[in-house]
Amino acid sequence: MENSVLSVRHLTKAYGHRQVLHNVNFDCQRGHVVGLVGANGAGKTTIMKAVLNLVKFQGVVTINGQRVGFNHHRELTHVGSLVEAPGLYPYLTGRANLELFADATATQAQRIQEVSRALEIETVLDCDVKTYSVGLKQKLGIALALVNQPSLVILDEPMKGLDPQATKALRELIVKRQAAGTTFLISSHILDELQRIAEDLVVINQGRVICNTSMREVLAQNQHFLVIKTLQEDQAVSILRIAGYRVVARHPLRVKLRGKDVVAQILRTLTDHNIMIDDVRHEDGDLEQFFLHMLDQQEAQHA
Ligand SMILES: Nc1ncnc2c1ncn2[C@@H]1O[C@H](COP(=O)(O)OP(=O)(O)OP(=O)(O)O)[C@@H](O)[C@H]1O
Repeated sequence: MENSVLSVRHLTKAYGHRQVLHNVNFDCQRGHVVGLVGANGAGKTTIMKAVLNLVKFQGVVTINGQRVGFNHHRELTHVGSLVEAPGLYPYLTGRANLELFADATATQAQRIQEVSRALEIETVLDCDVKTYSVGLKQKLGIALALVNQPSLVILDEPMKGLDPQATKALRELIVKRQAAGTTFLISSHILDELQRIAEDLVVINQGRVICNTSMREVLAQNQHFLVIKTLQEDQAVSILRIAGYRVVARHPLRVKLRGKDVVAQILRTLTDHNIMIDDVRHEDGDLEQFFLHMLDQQEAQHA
């Protein structure tokens, strides 16, 4: 694709005799945040490692139109990444780790200050990394990925180990960099967080891309539910089912709202049968629901 910063074509990878990636194809458009989601062991980290040339693979990976491979890594100098545990020097300070990694240009000190301020690690920057907590090491790892202001950033589970304040700080930094044109490929199991920042979505299942879409599309497709709280759940379920409504769960009672369903009529159906309603709320589908639905569909197809 024309505006593609990262393009992955026919990516295949085997560990020994076990094939873990099967013909993976996707693109990351310039200035987009792309979410890579999949169950444990689906192949997300392996995809990232292949893009970064940390493992051998078959297929074609191009960054900014240039092929990346065993003998072609020039384009990787424009990529920042944090995949698995950050590689840090424990007996050096956070600042020294950043200085080792940051390009030695006139803006080095300014870039270090900007990224450490944004990730709120300024106050510990002159302490040895061996004294850092897990979350602090993670923040420093993210700072290393961002300090050279690369055009493509690859982050594997960046929110892992971060507290809510740090998660918010990271979100704000990603959004700011993205607005300035940086492209991100981010894997995460924290789907509500990914939903907030990602524009595009690649869903991986057992080493295959099962869905490549936009977040807008995901949320538009999502379903709407009415959640009803009552002490007479069993009775209410029967009444609603007899009346033709789609009850999808019992505890709490959830009714799927189809286009023709009117909330007032659902409630009247229950009150007409002397069901006491304690509470009612709307629930919209989200990325998590979409993801679980995709996996269910896959299981059903292979059953
Ligand atoms: N070095 C390795 N040797 C053998 N098998 C491996 C190796 N690394 C990963 N695998 C296998 O490859 C498959 C994909 O693993 P990968 O780490 O890419 O998944 P993931 O989607 O990142 O999972 P998670 O969400 O748990 O991090 C898994 O079945 C895993 O066991």
